Amino acid sequence: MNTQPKLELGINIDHVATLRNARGTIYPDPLKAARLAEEAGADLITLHLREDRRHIKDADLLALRPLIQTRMNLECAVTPEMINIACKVKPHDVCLVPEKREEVTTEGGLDVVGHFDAVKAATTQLKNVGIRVSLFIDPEEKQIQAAKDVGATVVELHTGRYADLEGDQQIQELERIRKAAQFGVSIGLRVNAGHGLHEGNVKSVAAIAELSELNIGHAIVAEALFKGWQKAITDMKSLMIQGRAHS
Ligand SMILES: CC(=O)[C@@H](O)[C@H](O)COP(=O)(O)O
Ligand SMILES: NCC(=O)COP(=O)(O)O
Repeated sequence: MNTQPKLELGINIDHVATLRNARGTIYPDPLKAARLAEEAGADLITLHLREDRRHIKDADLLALRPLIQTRMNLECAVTPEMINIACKVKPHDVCLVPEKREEVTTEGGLDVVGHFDAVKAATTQLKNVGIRVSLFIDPEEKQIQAAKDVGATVVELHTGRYADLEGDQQIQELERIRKAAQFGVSIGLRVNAGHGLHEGNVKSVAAIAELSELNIGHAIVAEALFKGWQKAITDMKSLMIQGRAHS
């Protein structure tokens, strides 16, 4: 029997909103992006409501919630404001992420070990209203164990470091992600991954048999400029299938 999880593709629509916000226009519309992504085969839609609202806005989140036909994965910081919004909107999944105002993008994983009580309280609050909780963490055993201990059932391994490295160092980081995924699954967690993935680096990550979902945004928005939104999504899915076939 094949016990390998199916590999799902979460389309992150944040940077559709970034482009819209650059001019304060109503286009490109993140709602249209989500609808077309689902038509093209996205398994879920991911969006990050940042505290500074630099891309997705509260109104986007509210309008998207009833429109999404697959699953909504809301990324947000561990703050009372964000947890209260999440509990009101009730997405299928909430992925708790670290956030720094001045960062260009999410720089590292959530330090669950260092903020154990706060992450546990947020996880419990979200679970109490029926939301599945994921924690966006670095591929480290102690963080994965802490994720399990706070009651999360999902982790998303931060692949940003893998994406930034080259050569042997990238291979080593890939091995770190593989070992982390194996450990996560061995203690009963669903293990996802994402950040910085693109057409050139996705296949090796997709080949990690323990992964259930990859969340990809920025590179798909970039590819869409040249070949169209839906083609960028179907091409990414094909590469993931090719990568998984080599696991
Ligand atoms: C947590 C994460 O990885 C995503 O939120 C994604 O990177 C898009 O958001 P930013 O570009 O704002 O980091
Ligand atoms: N959690 C990672 C994500 O949603 C997408 O990250 P990126 O592809 O925009 O870097």
